[in-house]
Amino acid sequence: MTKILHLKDLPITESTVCTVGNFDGLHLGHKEIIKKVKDIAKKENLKSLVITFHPHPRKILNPKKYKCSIVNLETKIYLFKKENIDYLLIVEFNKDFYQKSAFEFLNFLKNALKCKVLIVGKDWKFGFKQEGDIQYAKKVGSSIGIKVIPIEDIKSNSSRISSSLIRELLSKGELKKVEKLLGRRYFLIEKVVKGDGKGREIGFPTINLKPDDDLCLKKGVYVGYLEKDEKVYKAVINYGNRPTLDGKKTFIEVHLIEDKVDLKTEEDYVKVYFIEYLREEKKFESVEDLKNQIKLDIQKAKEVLEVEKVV
Ligand SMILES: Cc1cc2nc3c(=O)[nH]c(=O)nc-3n(C[C@H](O)[C@H](O)[C@H](O)COP(=O)(O)O)c2cc1C
Ligand SMILES: Nc1ncnc2c1ncn2[C@@H]1O[C@H](COP(=O)(O)OP(=O)(O)O)[C@@H](O)[C@H]1O
Repeated sequence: MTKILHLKDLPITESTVCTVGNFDGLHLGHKEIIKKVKDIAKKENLKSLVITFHPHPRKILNPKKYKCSIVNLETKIYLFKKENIDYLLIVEFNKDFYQKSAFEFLNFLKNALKCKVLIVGKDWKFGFKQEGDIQYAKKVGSSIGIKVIPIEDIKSNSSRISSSLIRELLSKGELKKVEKLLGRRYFLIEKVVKGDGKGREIGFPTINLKPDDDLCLKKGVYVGYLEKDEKVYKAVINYGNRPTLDGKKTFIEVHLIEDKVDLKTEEDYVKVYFIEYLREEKKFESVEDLKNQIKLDIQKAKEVLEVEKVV
């Protein structure tokens, strides 16, 4: 069971193997780090702990350089719970925290998190203005009782797997390539919200989800699946603002092709898999034209999902 911690819950009492990062998307490079953390924790009889930031520090500290996120917080927590680490510390934006010098940061790991072993990628930078690097972490670490273990780059087709590459691919709708770097299908965990019921009027009822406004995912129509309570349903998905119906807000709308599922708005969470990008969202001349297009989308989705199973 992964316990979620916030800064207010510190210090913790048990000694840990720890790692630090944004871990946006939890890609194959990240997973290698997490695996190492868990392996060493088991061997040394320590707890495994991940420190992650939400929102991405760049979003607040350097918004011009911040682009978008691969997953929302709910999905990130879900992914870490599946990894079954002992503790996930979520650091929400906090000016004091981000102003810690590299030295103070290492002392924070030691004192508040009882970190004995620190696992990070060899390019890891940390502390105010990213002043600390691996060499510095090793030097200071050894003097305060933290063993620092750097991990070599994890690559795919000879280039380093990175969140920024995945962000770029997602924003182009290139899901096959994204899947290869994530080592899984791309999905989001989202809360069910209320739509305005027009879907029912046009004959294609939709489950509405309100995504964060900084998702990298390309807007448009997708083939996918919806999962709820371990059941999987075939779906067509529209991620956009419904220009034909003068929609203003952006939703992820999921239309189930063959089944219905009972969901409570503002309460239930669902898992939505995005399998293949079909087309851009369009402003149609009439609702009739939109309906005809959705029928074609469904036809296409059935063909795709015959071949593309959920895992
Ligand atoms: C597969 C699919 C494709 C869609 N494509 C478009 C589109 O291209 N343009 C558009 O304006 N709306 C599109 N929609 C959105 C519908 O207009 C939307 O489902 C309807 O407005 C329902 O709104 P409501 O959930 O607010 O009731 C699409 C919906 C689905 C399920
Ligand atoms: N492909 C990779 N191989 C090895 N380590 C990686 C890889 N990608 C990220 N890491 C490491 O994972 C940790 C978390 O990275 P993160 O802060 O999310 O950065 P990034 O945006 O580069 O993925 C860092 O220690 C980073 O060095």
